[in-house]
Amino acid sequence: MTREKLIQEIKSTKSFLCVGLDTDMDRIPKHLLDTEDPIFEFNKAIIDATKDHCVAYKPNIAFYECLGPKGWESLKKTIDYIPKNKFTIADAKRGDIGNTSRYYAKTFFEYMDFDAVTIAPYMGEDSITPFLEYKDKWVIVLALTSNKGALDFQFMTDLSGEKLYENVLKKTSKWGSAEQLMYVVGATRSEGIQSVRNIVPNYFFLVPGIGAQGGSLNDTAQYGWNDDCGLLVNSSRGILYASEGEDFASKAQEKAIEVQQEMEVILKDKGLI
Ligand SMILES: O=C(O)c1cc(=O)[nH]c(=O)n1[C@@H]1O[C@H](COP(=O)(O)O)[C@@H](O)[C@H]1O
Repeated sequence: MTREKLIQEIKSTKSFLCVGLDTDMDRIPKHLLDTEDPIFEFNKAIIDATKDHCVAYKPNIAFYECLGPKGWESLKKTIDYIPKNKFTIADAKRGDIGNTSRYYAKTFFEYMDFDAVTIAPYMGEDSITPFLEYKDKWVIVLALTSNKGALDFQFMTDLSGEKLYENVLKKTSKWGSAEQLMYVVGATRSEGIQSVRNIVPNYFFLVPGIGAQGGSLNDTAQYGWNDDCGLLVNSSRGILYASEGEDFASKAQEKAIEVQQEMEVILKDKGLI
């Protein structure tokens, strides 16, 4: 999907919500466990319930890989089921020597046909460029993450006082344009979102951390906004497990609508719609 189409979709859905499909066998409702493919049945119901209120879906690959071949099958069925006007992100956090990255790219962009894949930048340029060779696809680089461990490396400073995540932003933005590259910035780091926005004004951010991790949507919008919205805000557990009973899909829908309505207010305030 092009950047232009993504922005159009944000305007028409009045939402910049990404629903995270972190589909956990231990948390999906019991009545689905007797079906042929419980993970897919769950995802299908969630997608049907949320598709009018979000612009993107982000399956986290860990929840599928751990189930072996059956998990991959559920993932493939899920990606094929998501409507084509939705932006799809394989949250795989890959990145390896160039020769290997080529095959990661092939997996997520050819076999699975995702629009984007999340990448850990630690191994440098050749770990990212094989993904960028797919001109209609996106790379989402981890910049400033939402977790506690973000403090271990990302804030380290070099001799000039520059933080590691700032360095990552400056370097990687030379490798890919804002038409093909985005950054992960955690909603739990509102003070950092502004500094990321200052370094890469035009790029989209994938912002996880609202809902279960306690990040603020309003702070995210305040610090991360750009002229095109520039934000995809993810919520996984906060939507998926709003109820663990038979009403899980309608409760997930209520949660998605709640977030979408807050986003609509922001989009109107900022004058995008
Ligand atoms: O790359 C990510 O999506 C990601 C980066 C980050 O900094 N923090 C983070 O939580 N995530 C992912 O975003 C999702 C957050 O899920 P919830 O906390 O349940 O909304 C999970 O799939 C995480 O792996």
